[in-house]
Amino acid sequence: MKVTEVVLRQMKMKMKSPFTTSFGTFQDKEFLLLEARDETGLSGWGESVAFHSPWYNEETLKTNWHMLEDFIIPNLLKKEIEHPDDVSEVLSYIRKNNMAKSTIEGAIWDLYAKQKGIPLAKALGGSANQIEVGISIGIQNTIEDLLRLIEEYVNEGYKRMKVKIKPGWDVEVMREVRKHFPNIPLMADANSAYRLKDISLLKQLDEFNLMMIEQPLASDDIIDHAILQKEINTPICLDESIHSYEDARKAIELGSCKIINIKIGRVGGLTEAKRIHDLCLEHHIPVWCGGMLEAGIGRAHNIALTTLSNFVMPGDTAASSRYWEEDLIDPAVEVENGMITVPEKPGIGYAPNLETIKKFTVYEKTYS
Ligand SMILES: O=C(O)CCC(=O)c1ccccc1C(=O)O
Ligand SMILES: [Mg+2]
Repeated sequence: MKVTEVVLRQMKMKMKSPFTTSFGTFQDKEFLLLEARDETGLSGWGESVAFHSPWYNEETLKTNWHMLEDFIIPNLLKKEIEHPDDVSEVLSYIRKNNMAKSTIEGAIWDLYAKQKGIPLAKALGGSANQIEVGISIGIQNTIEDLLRLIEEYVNEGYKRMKVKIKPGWDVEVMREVRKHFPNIPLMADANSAYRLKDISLLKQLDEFNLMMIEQPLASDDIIDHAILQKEINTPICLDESIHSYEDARKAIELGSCKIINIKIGRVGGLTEAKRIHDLCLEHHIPVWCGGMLEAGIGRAHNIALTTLSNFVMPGDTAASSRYWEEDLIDPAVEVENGMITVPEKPGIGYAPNLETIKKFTVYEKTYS
């Protein structure tokens, strides 16, 4: 296969409500979309999950644009590619910049599946027809606000509640949540807000029977997490620390975590995500698919990945309507009783809505 033309679009979409983590608040979502066209007129689509600011990792939508325009697109344009698995090999001389690489890799996977006439999920080797999803709830102004939201999402059927925590919004908050919802599948995500010196505070979370605590310590750490895991009963799930198969292998070997959150962009694409999935399966480490407040294209990729067999815990891929008044795909991603039905159409299985995409495009450029 060959990509003959690429369109890069810078998007800006207003979120229905702000989303706050330990590192900052999202009001608008600014991100890149990449459309990879072949000579027959088919298009594959990818979404960059890099944010406007480098607060989750070091990438931003502008570093992604730079890497794509100056290195990645020139490397892949008009190049004969046997299989999407080869894309990461072609790009392997570029260090890091995983989200930039993943943007085009995802588009090429979608294009490949469309050329074959099969769903992306099938192309990846997935078999689930439906996937279970949970929801991630940002830091709120008051505990009452949080309890109200949880109630709402429990009633909507989401299979797992993830509560963002940070110093000053942690043990008391989780205690109240547990008190009001004694039986819900519940977890906390710290986005690297703590250090080993906070071990006694983190131990207190053991009381609340959490499914896991996500990324409590530094975003580049697997050593201190291994120390912490020996001291607490709550399973640690790594997010920010895992950028590759090698990172996952080392974290598993060290005992830094018992669960891994796989985000396609963070690990450089679907091929690497699949490799990490397979490694975790071998080592009896359950995985789930993380979210980056994606619009429809990114959400569709997450759904396809989640059909692989070791995605045994509900992920963060909530309904489009939880984030957007209007999403970029037809139909929008819908969740019923905490389940998403995996589309059966070729590729990502949701049609990019070119009119809506145009409406939210700030700037675009074509490479051919
Ligand atoms: O709803 C989603 O897409 C997941 C939200 C979420 O938890 C998150 C949002 C932005 C940055 C990092 C994270 C995270 O998983 O750590
Ligand atoms: Mg996280």
